[in-house]
Amino acid sequence: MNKNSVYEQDILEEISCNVIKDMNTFGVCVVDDFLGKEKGLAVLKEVIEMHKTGVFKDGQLVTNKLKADLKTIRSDQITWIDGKESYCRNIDCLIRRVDAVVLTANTMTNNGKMGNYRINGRTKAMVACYPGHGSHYVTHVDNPNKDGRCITAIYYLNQDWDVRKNGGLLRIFPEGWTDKVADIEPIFDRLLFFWSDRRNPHEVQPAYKTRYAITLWYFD
Ligand SMILES: O=C(O)CNC(=O)c1n[nH]c2ccccc2c1=O
Ligand SMILES: [Fe+2]
Repeated sequence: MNKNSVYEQDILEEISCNVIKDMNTFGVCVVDDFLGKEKGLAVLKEVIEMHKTGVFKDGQLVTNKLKADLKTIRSDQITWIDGKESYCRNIDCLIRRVDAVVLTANTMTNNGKMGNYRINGRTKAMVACYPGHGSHYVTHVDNPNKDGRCITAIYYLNQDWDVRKNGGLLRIFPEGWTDKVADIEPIFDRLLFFWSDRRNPHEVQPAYKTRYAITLWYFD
C-alpha cells in the first residue's frame, strides 16, 4: 500500500468514526471539505455542464396558494446518473468516496451495523437543481413507508452561498426534538447524512439562486 493510500485510509476511518457518532447521537451528520476544493470544483463543473445540456427534468410543481395570482413555482429539477456516464468521471469519484465512508462506517461499528442497519446497496445518484426564483421543497420525509432507504447522503456544490440572501436552507425537524431544528446551509463541498425515515422530516426553504446538490440513498 503506498503512503498516500494509508493516509487516505486514516482520513476515511476518521470521517467514518464521526459519521457513526453523530448518526447514532443526532441522526444527522455534516462533513465539511469532503473532497477538497479542486475535486469539488471538478464535480461542480460536470453538474453545470449537465444543466447547460438540458438533462434536468422538471420536478414537482409547487403552486403558491398564498398569492392571488396562484403563481406556480417550479421546484426541483433532477436527473439520475450511475456515474459511469462519460461526462461524470468526477461525480463517479464523489459517489465512490461516499460509498467508502458508508461502508467503512458500516463495518467499523462493533456488530458491523450502523444504527442497526446493515447497508447493502444504494440508489443511483440524483443530481438536483433548484433554479432559484423561490423554488423550494415542502416539508417531507424521504422514506415515510419503509421502502428500504435508510440513509440519505447529500453533497452540496454551492460556492459563496449566503442563506440570508440566497435562501435555500435545509431545515430538519428531528423527531422528538420539539423545540429544536437542524439548519443546514447548502455550502460547497459539504456532505450531509441523515436517517431517511420519519425521524427526519425536512424542508428546502425557497432558494433565490441556482442551488445544486447530489443525493444518494442507501438501502439496508
Ligand atoms: O437539497 C436539500 O438540501 C434537501 N433535498 C431534499 O430533501 C429532497 N428530498 N427529496 C427529493 C425528491 C425528489 C427530488 C428532489 C428531492 C430533494 O431535493
Ligand atoms: Fe428530502
